[in-house]
Parts: sequence; structure tokens; C-alpha cells
Amino acid sequence: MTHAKNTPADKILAGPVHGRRTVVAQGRPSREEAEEAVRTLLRWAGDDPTREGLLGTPDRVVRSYEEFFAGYASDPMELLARTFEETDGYDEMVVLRDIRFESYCEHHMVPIIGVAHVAYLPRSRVVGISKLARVVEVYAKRLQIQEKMTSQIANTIDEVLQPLGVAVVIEASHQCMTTRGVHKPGVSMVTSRMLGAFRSDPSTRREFLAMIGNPSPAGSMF
Ligand SMILES: Nc1nc2c(ncn2[C@@H]2O[C@H](COP(=O)(O)OP(=O)(O)OP(=O)(O)O)[C@@H](O)[C@H]2O)c(=O)[nH]1
Ligand SMILES: [Zn+2]
Repeated sequence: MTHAKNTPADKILAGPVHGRRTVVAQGRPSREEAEEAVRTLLRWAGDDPTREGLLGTPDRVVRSYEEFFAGYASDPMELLARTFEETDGYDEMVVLRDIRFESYCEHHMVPIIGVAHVAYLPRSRVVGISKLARVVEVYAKRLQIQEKMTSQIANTIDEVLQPLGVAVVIEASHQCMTTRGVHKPGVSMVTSRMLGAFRSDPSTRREFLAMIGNPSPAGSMF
């Protein structure tokens, strides 16, 4: 079997990396096979993949998939490797709120669009704040359910930084519920994972929840 070259998933190493990087390298279809699969779906939808307007579509869809699923090629643990210790004793929570993301429902492969709020209580070192948003991005750019994505983000920060606590809240709209199936536009799903002080200390949790504000009114954001 041939393998496409220089695409994000080609960087994936064979063999599981503690479940963080999903292994698809072995048996990965070629780019041509992926494009043929798109032609099959176009025919399944009732259209003609040889008509002019659709000729370039398989290539575009495969390129889009490289963007949508770029997260399989990254190890989020590595993103948090660089930390800073010169904080002059800063020991309050660090909160990054309203991190917008687009993910994809693993049941229907349609978008999950929302925001993540991420906080941690540093023990002695802090991480560059963009890296928290990058961790969200890596997990979002995979097939997901919201609960798993919420846990993965919190667990990764906890494992690498070993802070006094981690909190992650995600609010998102699932297009599998809004544009198909039960058709309930305006519904958003809210999930949270609290670790360490955020779990054990109600006042820490309250402070975090106050900082991120109330979940947005259903559907107003996405
Ligand atoms: N818990 C959870 N459920 C999700 C998430 N994304 C999608 N779902 C749900 O996954 C379920 C899949 O149910 P199935 O009955 O197997 O699929 P389906 O026949 O397409 O279901 P409907 O969406 O109700 O039409 C649906 O209830 C979806 O709403 C998620 O992030 N978390
Ligand atoms: Zn779905």
C-alpha cells in the first residue's frame, strides 16, 4: 500500500504513545484512495463526480480533512514542555477563557463548535498561555465527544505541569443535534473537569466559575 507524503498524519509514529497520539500510520489509505472515497460519497449523495463543478472536490475535501484532523499528528504533552519559573511567587489561578474551537463529532463527523475555558493553579512554574490554547486545538482537531475532549485537556495539563489544580469547562453546539437528527438549534452542551484544588475546594471552584462567567445563553455564540 502506498502512503501519501508530507501530510500531518504522516508524521505520526507507529505504536501507541500513551494513547495521546492516535496511531493511523499503519494501513493508512493513500491520498488517491481517500479521494476515491469522496467520489463514492458524492455518488451516494446522488450527484455526478465527473461533472465540472465536482471535479476538484475530492482533492479539496481531502485537503480539508488534513486541516480538520491535524490534531492526530501532534503530541499535546510536548506543547507544554517549556515552562517558566521566574514568577516572583505568583500562586493565584491562571485562567484562559473563551478559547474558540472547532471539533468534529466522532459519531456523525460534523462540527462541534464552541469555547473552552482552561485554568490551573501553578505549583512553581507557569506555561506560556498560548500553549494552553494549543492543547485545546490539538484535541479539538480530532474526532471527539465533548466529555472526552474536556477530560483529555485537563488530564494533559495536570500530568505535565503537575499544578495544584486544573479546571476545564467547555460549552459547545453540536451540529449533529442542530442541523440533523433531533434538530434542536440553540442547544449548547456544557461539560467540566475539575482536578486538585478545583475539585476539593469549593471556594477555588467558585472563584474559577465566577471568572469565566455564566455559560452563554444557548446558541448565542455559535
Ligand atoms: N455524550 C455525548 N453524546 C454526543 C456527543 N456528540 C454527539 N452525541 C450523541 O451521540 C448519540 C449517537 O446516538 P445514535 O443513536 O447512535 O446515533 P443517531 O441514530 O444518529 O442519533 P440521533 O442523533 O438522535 O439521530 C446522539 O445522541 C448524539 O446526540 C458528545 O460529545 N457527547
Ligand atoms: Zn454527532
